[in-house]
Amino acid sequence: MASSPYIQYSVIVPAFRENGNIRPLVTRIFTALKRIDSPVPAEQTEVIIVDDNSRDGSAETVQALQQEGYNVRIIVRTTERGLSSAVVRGFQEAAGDSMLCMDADLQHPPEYVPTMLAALTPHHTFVLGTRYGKGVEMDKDWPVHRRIISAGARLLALPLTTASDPMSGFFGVRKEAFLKARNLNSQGFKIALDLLIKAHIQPDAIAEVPFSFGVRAEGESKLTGKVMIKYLEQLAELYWYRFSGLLIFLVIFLLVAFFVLVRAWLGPPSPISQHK
Ligand SMILES: Nc1nc2c(ncn2[C@@H]2O[C@H](COP(=O)(O)OP(=O)(O)O[C@H]3O[C@H](CO)[C@@H](O)[C@H](O)[C@@H]3O)[C@@H](O)[C@H]2O)c(=O)[nH]1
Ligand SMILES: [Mg+2]
Repeated sequence: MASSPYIQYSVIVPAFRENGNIRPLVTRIFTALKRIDSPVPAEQTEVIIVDDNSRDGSAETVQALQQEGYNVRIIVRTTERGLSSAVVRGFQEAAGDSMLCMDADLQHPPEYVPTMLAALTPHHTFVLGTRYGKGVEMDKDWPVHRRIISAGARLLALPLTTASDPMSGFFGVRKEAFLKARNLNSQGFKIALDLLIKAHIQPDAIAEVPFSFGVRAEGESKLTGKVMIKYLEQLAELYWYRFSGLLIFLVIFLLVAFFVLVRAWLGPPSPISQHK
Protein backbone atom coordinates (compact mmCIF):
# COMPACT_ATOMS: atom_id res chain seq x y z
CA MET A 1 0.00 0.00 0.00
CA ALA A 2 1.55 3.30 -1.06
CA SER A 3 1.67 6.09 1.50
CA SER A 4 -0.48 9.10 0.67
CA PRO A 5 0.37 12.76 1.17
CA TYR A 6 -3.19 13.24 2.47
CA ILE A 7 -2.80 11.70 5.87
CA GLN A 8 -5.76 12.53 8.08
CA TYR A 9 -5.40 9.84 10.71
CA SER A 10 -2.40 9.00 12.89
CA VAL A 11 -2.07 6.03 15.24
CA ILE A 12 0.59 6.59 17.91
CA VAL A 13 2.09 3.56 19.62
CA PRO A 14 4.45 4.07 22.58
CA ALA A 15 6.74 1.07 22.68
CA PHE A 16 9.52 -0.23 24.81
CA ARG A 17 10.94 -3.66 23.97
CA GLU A 18 7.91 -4.62 21.90
CA ASN A 19 9.58 -6.11 18.83
CA GLY A 20 7.55 -9.32 19.05
CA ASN A 21 4.28 -7.36 18.94
CA ILE A 22 4.99 -4.76 16.26
CA ARG A 23 4.38 -6.90 13.16
CA PRO A 24 1.03 -8.39 14.29
CA LEU A 25 -0.06 -4.98 15.55
CA VAL A 26 0.67 -3.08 12.33
CA THR A 27 -0.64 -5.76 9.96
CA ARG A 28 -3.86 -6.15 11.99
CA ILE A 29 -4.43 -2.36 12.08
CA PHE A 30 -4.13 -2.10 8.29
CA THR A 31 -6.20 -5.23 7.68
CA ALA A 32 -8.99 -3.64 9.74
CA LEU A 33 -8.64 -0.34 7.85
CA LYS A 34 -8.77 -2.10 4.46
CA ARG A 35 -12.07 -3.82 5.18
CA ILE A 36 -14.81 -2.73 2.83
CA ASP A 37 -16.91 -1.41 5.76
CA SER A 38 -14.08 0.54 7.42
CA PRO A 39 -15.23 4.12 8.08
CA VAL A 40 -11.62 5.31 7.75
CA PRO A 41 -9.50 4.78 4.60
CA ALA A 42 -6.22 2.89 5.06
CA GLU A 43 -4.47 5.20 2.55
CA GLN A 44 -5.15 8.19 4.79
CA THR A 45 -3.73 6.58 7.90
CA GLU A 46 -0.20 6.41 9.29
CA VAL A 47 1.18 4.47 12.26
CA ILE A 48 3.98 5.99 14.33
CA ILE A 49 5.87 3.84 16.83
CA VAL A 50 7.65 5.88 19.52
CA ASP A 51 10.38 3.65 20.88
CA ASP A 52 12.81 4.42 23.70
CA ASN A 53 15.93 2.91 22.20
CA SER A 54 14.85 -0.68 22.84
CA ARG A 55 17.55 -2.09 20.52
CA ASP A 56 15.59 -5.33 20.25
CA GLY A 57 15.09 -5.32 16.49
CA SER A 58 11.98 -3.06 16.55
CA ALA A 59 13.57 -0.61 14.07
CA GLU A 60 14.42 -3.44 11.65
CA THR A 61 10.87 -4.83 11.89
CA VAL A 62 9.44 -1.41 11.04
CA GLN A 63 11.85 -1.10 8.11
CA ALA A 64 10.71 -4.48 6.77
CA LEU A 65 7.05 -3.44 7.12
CA GLN A 66 7.77 -0.20 5.22
CA GLN A 67 9.32 -2.24 2.40
CA GLU A 68 6.14 -4.31 2.29
CA GLY A 69 4.20 -1.06 1.74
CA TYR A 70 2.80 -0.34 5.21
CA ASN A 71 2.64 3.33 6.17
CA VAL A 72 4.48 2.94 9.45
CA ARG A 73 7.52 4.71 10.86
CA ILE A 74 9.49 4.58 14.05
CA ILE A 75 10.89 7.39 16.17
CA VAL A 76 13.73 6.10 18.33
CA ARG A 77 14.34 8.37 21.32
CA THR A 78 17.75 8.17 22.89
CA THR A 79 17.69 11.03 25.39
CA GLU A 80 14.16 10.77 26.78
CA ARG A 81 12.15 7.98 28.39
CA GLY A 82 8.62 7.41 29.64
CA LEU A 83 5.17 6.48 28.37
CA SER A 84 3.46 9.90 28.53
CA SER A 85 6.30 11.83 26.94
CA ALA A 86 6.50 9.21 24.17
CA VAL A 87 2.79 9.69 23.41
CA VAL A 88 3.16 13.48 23.42
CA ARG A 89 6.10 13.20 21.03
CA GLY A 90 4.02 11.03 18.71
CA PHE A 91 1.13 13.52 18.76
CA GLN A 92 3.57 16.33 17.96
CA GLU A 93 4.93 14.42 14.97
CA ALA A 94 1.54 13.22 13.69
CA ALA A 95 0.41 14.39 10.26
CA GLY A 96 -3.24 13.53 10.89
CA ASP A 97 -5.84 15.78 12.53
CA SER A 98 -7.39 12.74 14.20
CA MET A 99 -4.87 11.05 16.46
CA LEU A 100 -5.18 7.76 18.33
CA CYS A 101 -2.96 6.33 21.05
CA MET A 102 -2.77 2.59 21.67
CA ASP A 103 -0.44 0.11 23.34
CA ALA A 104 1.86 -2.12 21.31
CA ASP A 105 1.15 -5.33 23.22
CA LEU A 106 -2.24 -6.10 21.58
CA GLN A 107 -4.19 -5.48 24.79
CA HIS A 108 -6.00 -2.85 22.72
CA PRO A 109 -7.63 -4.74 19.84
CA PRO A 110 -6.35 -3.36 16.50
CA GLU A 111 -9.77 -4.19 14.97
CA TYR A 112 -11.22 -1.24 16.95
CA VAL A 113 -8.89 1.31 15.33
CA PRO A 114 -11.28 2.33 12.47
CA THR A 115 -14.20 2.84 14.89
CA MET A 116 -12.08 4.79 17.36
CA LEU A 117 -10.68 7.09 14.65
CA ALA A 118 -14.10 7.61 13.07
CA ALA A 119 -15.55 8.61 16.45
CA LEU A 120 -13.38 11.75 16.42
CA THR A 121 -15.31 14.67 14.92
CA PRO A 122 -15.28 18.45 15.34
CA HIS A 123 -17.92 17.88 18.07
CA HIS A 124 -16.34 14.82 19.72
CA THR A 125 -12.76 15.99 20.07
CA PHE A 126 -11.83 13.14 22.41
CA VAL A 127 -12.53 9.41 22.16
CA LEU A 128 -11.99 7.02 25.01
CA GLY A 129 -11.76 3.27 24.67
CA THR A 130 -13.53 2.19 27.85
CA ARG A 131 -13.24 -1.12 29.66
CA TYR A 132 -16.31 -0.32 31.76
CA GLY A 133 -18.92 0.11 29.04
CA LYS A 134 -22.01 -2.00 28.43
CA GLY A 135 -21.45 -5.45 26.99
CA VAL A 136 -17.68 -5.63 27.49
CA GLU A 137 -15.59 -7.37 30.06
CA MET A 138 -11.97 -7.59 31.09
CA ASP A 139 -10.18 -10.65 29.85
CA LYS A 140 -10.72 -13.19 32.62
CA ASP A 141 -6.96 -13.78 32.66
CA TRP A 142 -6.33 -10.18 33.75
CA PRO A 143 -4.90 -10.60 37.28
CA VAL A 144 -7.02 -9.72 40.33
CA HIS A 145 -4.40 -7.34 41.73
CA ARG A 146 -4.47 -5.35 38.46
CA ARG A 147 -8.27 -5.11 38.70
CA ILE A 148 -8.02 -3.80 42.26
CA ILE A 149 -5.33 -1.25 41.35
CA SER A 150 -7.41 -0.14 38.37
CA ALA A 151 -10.60 0.25 40.46
CA GLY A 152 -8.73 2.27 43.13
CA ALA A 153 -7.08 4.50 40.54
CA ARG A 154 -10.45 5.10 38.90
CA LEU A 155 -12.10 6.00 42.22
CA LEU A 156 -9.41 8.58 43.00
CA ALA A 157 -9.94 10.26 39.64
CA LEU A 158 -13.75 10.55 40.06
CA PRO A 159 -13.74 14.19 41.29
CA LEU A 160 -11.71 15.18 38.24
CA THR A 161 -13.74 13.78 35.35
CA THR A 162 -17.01 12.07 34.53
CA ALA A 163 -15.35 9.85 31.88
CA SER A 164 -15.94 6.17 32.65
CA ASP A 165 -12.32 5.04 32.12
CA PRO A 166 -9.88 7.96 32.31
CA MET A 167 -7.05 5.48 33.02
CA SER A 168 -7.38 3.95 29.58
CA GLY A 169 -4.32 3.94 27.38
CA PHE A 170 -6.59 3.49 24.33
CA PHE A 171 -7.82 6.97 23.42
CA GLY A 172 -7.85 9.56 20.68
CA VAL A 173 -7.85 13.31 20.40
CA ARG A 174 -8.26 15.86 17.65
CA LYS A 175 -5.15 17.88 16.99
CA GLU A 176 -6.82 21.23 17.70
CA ALA A 177 -7.87 20.00 21.16
CA PHE A 178 -4.41 18.55 21.89
CA LEU A 179 -2.78 21.87 21.02
CA LYS A 180 -4.82 23.62 23.73
CA ALA A 181 -3.17 21.62 26.53
CA ARG A 182 -0.36 23.30 28.46
CA ASN A 183 2.13 21.81 30.94
CA LEU A 184 1.38 18.16 30.25
CA ASN A 185 2.92 15.78 32.78
CA SER A 186 5.67 14.01 30.87
CA GLN A 187 6.52 11.72 33.78
CA GLY A 188 3.15 10.02 34.18
CA PHE A 189 1.57 6.83 32.83
CA LYS A 190 -1.92 8.38 32.50
CA ILE A 191 -1.68 10.77 29.62
CA ALA A 192 -5.42 10.54 28.76
CA LEU A 193 -6.42 11.86 32.20
CA ASP A 194 -3.85 14.65 31.96
CA LEU A 195 -5.18 15.68 28.53
CA LEU A 196 -8.82 15.53 29.59
CA ILE A 197 -8.11 18.08 32.33
CA LYS A 198 -5.46 20.27 30.74
CA ALA A 199 -7.04 20.49 27.28
CA HIS A 200 -10.31 21.37 29.09
CA ILE A 201 -12.28 18.61 27.34
CA GLN A 202 -15.95 19.04 28.26
CA PRO A 203 -18.03 15.91 29.08
CA ASP A 204 -20.17 16.20 25.92
CA ALA A 205 -17.02 16.32 23.76
CA ILE A 206 -16.03 12.79 24.84
CA ALA A 207 -17.11 9.81 22.74
CA GLU A 208 -16.78 6.45 24.49
CA VAL A 209 -16.15 3.16 22.68
CA PRO A 210 -16.45 0.06 24.88
CA PHE A 211 -13.78 -2.57 24.22
CA SER A 212 -12.61 -5.75 25.90
CA PHE A 213 -9.16 -5.34 27.42
CA GLY A 214 -7.09 -8.42 26.61
CA VAL A 215 -3.91 -9.79 28.09
CA ARG A 216 -0.46 -8.80 26.84
CA ALA A 217 0.63 -10.90 23.84
CA GLU A 218 4.45 -10.82 24.23
CA GLY A 219 6.96 -9.28 26.65
CA GLU A 220 6.36 -7.73 30.08
CA SER A 221 4.24 -4.93 31.55
CA LYS A 222 6.12 -1.79 32.57
CA LEU A 223 3.67 -0.98 35.39
CA THR A 224 5.79 -0.93 38.55
CA GLY A 225 5.39 0.38 42.11
CA LYS A 226 7.26 3.50 40.98
CA VAL A 227 4.66 4.08 38.27
CA MET A 228 1.87 3.90 40.89
CA ILE A 229 3.60 6.51 43.07
CA LYS A 230 3.97 8.71 40.00
CA TYR A 231 0.21 8.31 39.44
CA LEU A 232 -0.51 9.64 42.96
CA GLU A 233 1.83 12.59 42.32
CA GLN A 234 0.04 13.23 39.04
CA LEU A 235 -3.35 13.14 40.79
CA ALA A 236 -2.17 15.65 43.42
CA GLU A 237 -1.02 17.97 40.62
CA LEU A 238 -4.34 17.62 38.79
CA TYR A 239 -6.39 18.23 41.94
CA TRP A 240 -4.40 21.43 42.49
CA TYR A 241 -4.75 22.38 38.81
CA ARG A 242 -8.49 21.90 38.87
CA PHE A 243 -9.45 23.03 42.38
CA SER A 244 -6.83 25.60 43.48
CA GLY A 245 -9.04 28.57 42.40
CA LEU A 246 -11.98 27.18 44.39
CA LEU A 247 -9.75 26.50 47.39
CA ILE A 248 -8.33 30.04 47.44
CA PHE A 249 -11.88 31.46 47.13
CA LEU A 250 -13.07 29.27 50.05
CA VAL A 251 -10.18 30.34 52.28
CA ILE A 252 -10.83 34.06 51.57
CA PHE A 253 -14.59 33.57 52.08
CA LEU A 254 -14.07 31.80 55.43
CA LEU A 255 -11.65 34.51 56.62
CA VAL A 256 -14.12 37.30 55.75
CA ALA A 257 -17.03 35.38 57.35
CA PHE A 258 -14.97 34.84 60.49
CA PHE A 259 -14.07 38.56 60.68
CA VAL A 260 -17.73 39.63 60.26
CA LEU A 261 -18.92 37.17 62.93
CA VAL A 262 -16.30 38.30 65.44
CA ARG A 263 -17.28 41.94 64.86
CA ALA A 264 -20.98 41.08 65.36
CA TRP A 265 -20.23 39.10 68.53
CA LEU A 266 -18.17 41.94 70.10
CA GLY A 267 -21.03 44.36 69.41
CA PRO A 268 -20.82 47.95 68.01
CA PRO A 269 -17.76 50.01 69.09
CA SER A 270 -18.48 52.06 72.29
CA PRO A 271 -19.07 55.84 71.67
CA ILE A 272 -16.03 58.03 72.36
CA SER A 273 -16.63 60.14 75.49
CA GLN A 274 -16.36 63.87 74.90
CA HIS A 275 -14.41 66.19 77.22
CA LYS A 276 -14.67 69.96 77.35
N1 LIG B 1 8.34 4.61 24.53
C1 LIG B 1 7.97 4.07 25.68
N2 LIG B 1 6.91 3.23 25.74
C2 LIG B 1 6.57 2.70 26.94
C3 LIG B 1 7.23 3.01 28.14
N3 LIG B 1 6.63 2.34 29.16
C4 LIG B 1 5.62 1.64 28.60
N4 LIG B 1 5.60 1.84 27.26
C5 LIG B 1 4.69 1.27 26.29
O1 LIG B 1 3.39 1.66 26.67
C6 LIG B 1 2.46 0.63 26.40
C7 LIG B 1 1.76 0.22 27.71
O2 LIG B 1 2.71 -0.36 28.60
P1 LIG B 1 2.39 -1.68 29.44
O3 LIG B 1 3.60 -2.01 30.20
O4 LIG B 1 1.82 -2.73 28.55
O5 LIG B 1 1.31 -1.11 30.41
P2 LIG B 1 0.13 -1.84 31.13
O6 LIG B 1 0.58 -2.24 32.46
O7 LIG B 1 -0.51 -2.89 30.27
O8 LIG B 1 -0.86 -0.59 31.28
C8 LIG B 1 -1.75 -0.25 30.24
O9 LIG B 1 -3.02 -0.34 30.75
C9 LIG B 1 -3.32 0.64 31.73
C10 LIG B 1 -4.70 0.40 32.23
O10 LIG B 1 -4.67 -0.58 33.16
C11 LIG B 1 -3.20 2.01 31.14
O11 LIG B 1 -3.49 2.98 32.09
C12 LIG B 1 -1.80 2.23 30.62
O12 LIG B 1 -1.73 3.49 29.96
C13 LIG B 1 -1.47 1.15 29.66
O13 LIG B 1 -2.29 1.34 28.53
C14 LIG B 1 3.25 -0.52 25.77
O14 LIG B 1 3.16 -0.43 24.38
C15 LIG B 1 4.67 -0.25 26.26
O15 LIG B 1 5.65 -0.77 25.41
C16 LIG B 1 8.36 3.91 28.07
O16 LIG B 1 9.00 4.24 29.05
N5 LIG B 1 8.65 4.40 26.83
MG1 LIG C 1 0.06 -3.75 28.56
